[in-house]
Amino acid sequence: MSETTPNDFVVVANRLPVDLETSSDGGPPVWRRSPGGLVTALEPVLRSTDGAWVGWPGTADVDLAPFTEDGLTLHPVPLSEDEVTEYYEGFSNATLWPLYHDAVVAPTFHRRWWSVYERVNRRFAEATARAAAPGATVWVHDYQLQLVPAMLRDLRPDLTIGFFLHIPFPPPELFLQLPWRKEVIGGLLGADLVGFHLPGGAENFLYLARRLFDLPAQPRGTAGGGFIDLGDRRVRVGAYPISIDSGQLRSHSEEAAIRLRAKQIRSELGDPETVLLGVDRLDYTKGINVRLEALRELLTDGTLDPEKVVMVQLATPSRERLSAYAQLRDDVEREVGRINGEFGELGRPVVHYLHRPVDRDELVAMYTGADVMLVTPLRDGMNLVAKEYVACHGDGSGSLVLSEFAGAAAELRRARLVNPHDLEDVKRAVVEAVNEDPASASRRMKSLHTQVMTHDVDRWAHSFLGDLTEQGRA
Ligand SMILES: O=P(O)(O)OC[C@H]1O[C@H](O[C@H]2O[C@H](CO)[C@@H](O)[C@H](O)[C@H]2O)[C@H](O)[C@@H](O)[C@@H]1O
Ligand SMILES: Nc1ccn([C@@H]2O[C@H](COP(=O)(O)OP(=O)(O)O)[C@@H](O)[C@H]2O)c(=O)n1
Repeated sequence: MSETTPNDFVVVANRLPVDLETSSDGGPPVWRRSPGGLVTALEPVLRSTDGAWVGWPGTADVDLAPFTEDGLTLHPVPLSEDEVTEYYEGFSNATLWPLYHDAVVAPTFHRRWWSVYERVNRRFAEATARAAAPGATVWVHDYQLQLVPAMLRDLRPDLTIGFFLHIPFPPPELFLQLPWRKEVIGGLLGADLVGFHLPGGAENFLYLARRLFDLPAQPRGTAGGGFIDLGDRRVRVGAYPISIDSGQLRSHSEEAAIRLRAKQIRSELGDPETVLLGVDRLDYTKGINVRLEALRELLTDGTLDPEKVVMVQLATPSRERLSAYAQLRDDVEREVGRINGEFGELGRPVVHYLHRPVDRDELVAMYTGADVMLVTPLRDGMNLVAKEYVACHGDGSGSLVLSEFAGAAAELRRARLVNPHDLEDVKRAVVEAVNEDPASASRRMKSLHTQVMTHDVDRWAHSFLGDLTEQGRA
């Protein structure tokens, strides 16, 4: 660890790339990799740019000075226990998260949560203002920090500020439910560039900004993008689909130790003919029960044979104190128990379910060894898991069943696309994936692999930061 100096490039996100975990047995706290795709995608970008990262260390009431660890400069922003409840679990994950994901669970609106969200956003803006060198570029991330761009511009007009939203930006009729809709759009308009995964998100934002701030319509740009003229400045808006470090993951999946472990895993599962895999944070947007129900019905009607098919479902614990997440856990675990109770044998369950984080090597071995990857979210900003699976199948093996409502479906057109609200459609896709002729499956996977290899996270970051630099100079 060492003292830090202001940086020319600063990433700001709710979480640092590592969480400080306190142990229940009184041992010393340890840093662990934070959950979720935002960290997966941004960590390699920050390493290659030598920047600083401003974020919460994942535990309440931890106040640490900025420090450098494992080559990354980290600026921890403290949150009290009440702020974790009202800003993180409350406004971020019980108001914005469900509202922005098609309200698949009803969003809750509380004035108190909003005021804490404002207060915490101001704290992030102030920490960023301290971390950024004169004229620096700052990249703010995600729905937890939508007020930071405008707050930061007030504090530091010398900075170039980009904002990227990792989750869907909802259609106007949903967004307009938000009592603080004008404040949120005003916060985002503090950025020089506002980015979304998909053109649809950019279009929704352009429409809402013009409507709520009574701005004149302007000609559309390409791919849903465009500009908003504020008189003294211009905000650029665009679509930038995020990705993964594809080359690194492909090489990782080709290591002899990973290949060996993939074979061992299949053998530990009883060498079934087909291994189905699901990998998610345990979140109600991910459609985990959709795929479990599809599997149960296919076993019930005899289409799939429980002696030949095994499913592995990895579920990283997430936002566990929120009731919708606790309910989801009960529902998923009941469904897993029901399938195993009806179709498993002693020592041979049909569904192997792990509710815990899994080591990266083990995860890559599972991706590599699985025959069919099931990605069935009801709504998802991108879904990096789908891209990770494809990156591990450069040899053309494997098959991807992918929800049309994941951002990744816009690029992975040759996956078996399904409507997760239509169980028959999901069942049909699973059966086709299990029975597909190997030559045709291989052509499909190789084309998906080429897409993921040529559109990696480096390309995403360069595309966004290139446009941001251009915009900052304009
Ligand atoms: O920080 P948590 O509350 O534990 O949640 C983890 C992250 O979940 C979300 O990830 C999103 O970003 C991915 C990368 O762009 C994208 O592929 C995925 O579709 C999104 O759901 C959230 O947006 C992050 O802020 C969280 O850190
Ligand atoms: N058990 C698990 C599940 C997911 N993950 C990782 O968590 C990330 C999930 O990203 P994502 O974009 O699919 O979804 P979110 O969780 O960000 O919504 C991927 O990089 C996965 O490899 C993991 O490391 N272990």
